Amino acid sequence: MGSFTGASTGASSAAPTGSSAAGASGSGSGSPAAGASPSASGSASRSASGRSPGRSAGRAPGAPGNAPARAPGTSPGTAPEGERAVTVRVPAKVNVQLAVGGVRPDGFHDLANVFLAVGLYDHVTAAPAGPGAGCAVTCEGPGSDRVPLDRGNLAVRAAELLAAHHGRAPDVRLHIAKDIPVAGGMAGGSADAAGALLACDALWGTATPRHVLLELCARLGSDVPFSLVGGAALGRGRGELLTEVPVSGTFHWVFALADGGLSTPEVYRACDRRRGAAPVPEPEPDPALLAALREGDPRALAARLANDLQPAALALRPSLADTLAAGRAAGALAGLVSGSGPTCAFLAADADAAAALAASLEASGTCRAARATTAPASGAVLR
Ligand SMILES: C[C@](O)(CO)[C@H](O)COP(=O)(O)OP(=O)(O)OC[C@H]1O[C@@H](n2ccc(N)nc2=O)[C@H](O)[C@@H]1O
Ligand SMILES: Nc1ncnc2c1ncn2[C@@H]1O[C@H](COP(=O)(O)OP(=O)(O)OP(=O)(O)O)[C@@H](O)[C@H]1O
Repeated sequence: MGSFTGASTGASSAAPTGSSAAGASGSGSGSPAAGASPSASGSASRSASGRSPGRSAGRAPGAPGNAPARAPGTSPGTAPEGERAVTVRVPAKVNVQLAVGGVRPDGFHDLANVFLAVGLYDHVTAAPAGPGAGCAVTCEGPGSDRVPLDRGNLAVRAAELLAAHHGRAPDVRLHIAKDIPVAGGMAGGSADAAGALLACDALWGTATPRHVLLELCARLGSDVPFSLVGGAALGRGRGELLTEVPVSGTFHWVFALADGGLSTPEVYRACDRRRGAAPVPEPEPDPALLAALREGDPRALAARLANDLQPAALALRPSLADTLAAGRAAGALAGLVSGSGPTCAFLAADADAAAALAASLEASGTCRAARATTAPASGAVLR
């Protein structure tokens, strides 16, 4: 297993329980510029003309900052000559093993978190904005009405954090084309944060070294480093300390998308409540699961899929039991709740089996939609 550098626990400023996880403090650009709209935004997109509630309970929006100072003689939103918009594609994830330890003093949980990037993608575009414009964001796609358009948006925090790191203004118009389900347990917000970091770094020409990008990712959230690197990786610590995991071949997955989302901190809290005072073993990666990935064996992987958050997610959303039962009845090798849910993930033997399984799940009425795709997928890439 190769190591990724940079993402260290010590670098973290993410907040465990309700306080701001923003690592962007000091950039002084809390107010998105009203009306800015990147060329990539479609007619259905929302723009940052108003404030909306921030990320779920565990990630309250950062305190609104002052509007950035405007250079004399410039108006916000006027793009400098010569800069071109940059688009980054970034994948969703499924946790094939999510072993959750006890609560740490900082409120997070130590994990043995085996991530697999899957072929559902968001696209994050960073377009130039004039001096003093600050960071504005627009969003289109399924569930985009539930995506905050202020500093509660992880992509905005990422742009501000990168700008602060380089001592420059965070002038940029971000646009998010969402396909990753919102609050679905597939790291959609984390993907957008990683995508925004990479896109702004290219737009601004800041040439940030990879290990520094990974440190910034870890400050934004536990899943964000993995969204940058993609592929397959073991996450230790709170999930941000990554080691590459070798994978052979292609795994075929079907994702059953649910109506609405589940709050990640609520699911962790429900997990703790269910455990009560019982001792919690140290989370350890499962050697048989790692071998199944290495050997590209879907049946062996199916036998080892495990998610310690699943009982809590099922308790919070009992209807997911019907979704899991429908997938298994329709021939899935195995199914589990993806991360904190409510998306359910099913492993299929091959592409044909995945297509048939997706059709059966849609017909079952136990999910909003079903999507067949493959893994591992690449991490964040410039388009
Ligand atoms: C469930 C997973 O998606 C599995 O990959 C992750 O563990 C969650 O990662 P994430 O959404 O990036 O989480 P963060 O933004 O870092 O934290 C959100 C909240 O989730 C809880 N949290 C998260 C990660 C972790 N190891 N322990 C936790 O208890 C905390 O309540 C925290 O306040
Ligand atoms: N760019 C973003 N896209 C989606 N949600 C965002 C974004 N930025 C902030 N949020 C907020 O974060 C909450 C969680 O959304 P997200 O899609 O990241 O959940 P998730 O996939 O379950 O996260 P994870 O799997 O990493 O725990 C949303 O309800 C929303 O309020």
